[in-house]
Amino acid sequence: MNIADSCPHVIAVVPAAGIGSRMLSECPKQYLSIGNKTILEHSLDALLAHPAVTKAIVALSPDDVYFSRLPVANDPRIIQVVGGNQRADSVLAGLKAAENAQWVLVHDAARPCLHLNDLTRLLELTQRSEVGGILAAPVRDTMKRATGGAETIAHTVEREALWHALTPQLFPLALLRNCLERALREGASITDEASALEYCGYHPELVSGRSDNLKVTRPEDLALAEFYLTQIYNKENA
Ligand SMILES: Nc1ccn([C@@H]2O[C@H](COP(=O)(O)OP(=O)(O)OP(=O)(O)O)[C@@H](O)[C@H]2O)c(=O)n1
Ligand SMILES: C[C@](O)(CO)[C@H](O)COP(=O)(O)O
Repeated sequence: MNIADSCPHVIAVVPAAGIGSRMLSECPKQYLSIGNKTILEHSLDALLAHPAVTKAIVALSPDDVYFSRLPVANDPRIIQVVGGNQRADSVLAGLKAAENAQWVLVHDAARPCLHLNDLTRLLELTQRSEVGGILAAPVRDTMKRATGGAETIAHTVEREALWHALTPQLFPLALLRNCLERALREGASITDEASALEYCGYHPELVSGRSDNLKVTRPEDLALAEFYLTQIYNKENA
C-alpha cells in the first residue's frame, strides 16, 4: 500500500495574510526570497510534496499584491481566500473555504523548512487519533518567567514536559472549526489551532518534530532558514 492510500485526503490551510512587522523587511516576510522561491512557495511546496495533501487554501491580506505574481497562484490545487486581522481569523477564513474534507492541517506560510518525514509522521494521526495533534519540539534551554513588565527574572519555569508548538497542526475539520469559532466568539486568546481545542477541553497530541522547522520571524531568521533549506535541497539531490 503506498503512502497516499494509507492516509485520507487532507486539505491544508496556510495563513499568509500577515505583515511580518517583526521582520523589518520591505515586503511581507512570506514574500522574501530564499534561493529562487519565496518563503511562501517553499512552505506550499513542502506541504504539496505529500500525496495526501491534495489542496492548499492560502489566506491572503486583502492588500496582497504579491501572490498573483507567483507561478503557484496558477496551481489548480491552490485556493485563495481573504485573511483576517489576526492569524486565527485568517485560519477560520480558510476553514470556511475547505470542502467537506475529514482532516485539515494548518501550516504557517512563514515556516519554509518543513521536512517531509515530519509531515508524514504528523499525518499518521489520521489513522489513530480522533482529536489530532501538532508538530512540536521539546524545549532545550532553561526557561525564565520575567517579572511583570520588567526584564528581570521572576522565576525559572520547569522545562520538563515543556514544548515549542510548531506547525503543521492537524485536526478533524469540523472539530477545529467548531472549537475555533467558539473560542473566538468567547474572546479566548488563540495563537495556534491547538489552543482553540484546549479551550474547548480537548488534549491534542504532541508529535516530536525537527527544531529546524523554524518560523521566520526576525531578520536573523532568514539566513538560518536559507541554511536549513540548502541542507534539505542537498539531501534531496544527493
Ligand atoms: N492576520 C494574520 C496574521 C498572521 N498571519 C500569518 O500567520 C503566520 C504566523 O504569524 P506571524 O509569524 O506572527 O506573522 P506576522 O503576523 O506576519 O508577523 P508579525 O507578528 O511580526 O507582524 C504567518 O505566516 C502570517 O502570514 C495571517 O495569516 N493573518
Ligand atoms: C502557530 C505558531 O507558529 C505556533 O508556534 C505561533 O503561535 C504563531 O504565533 P505568531 O505570533 O502568530 O507568529
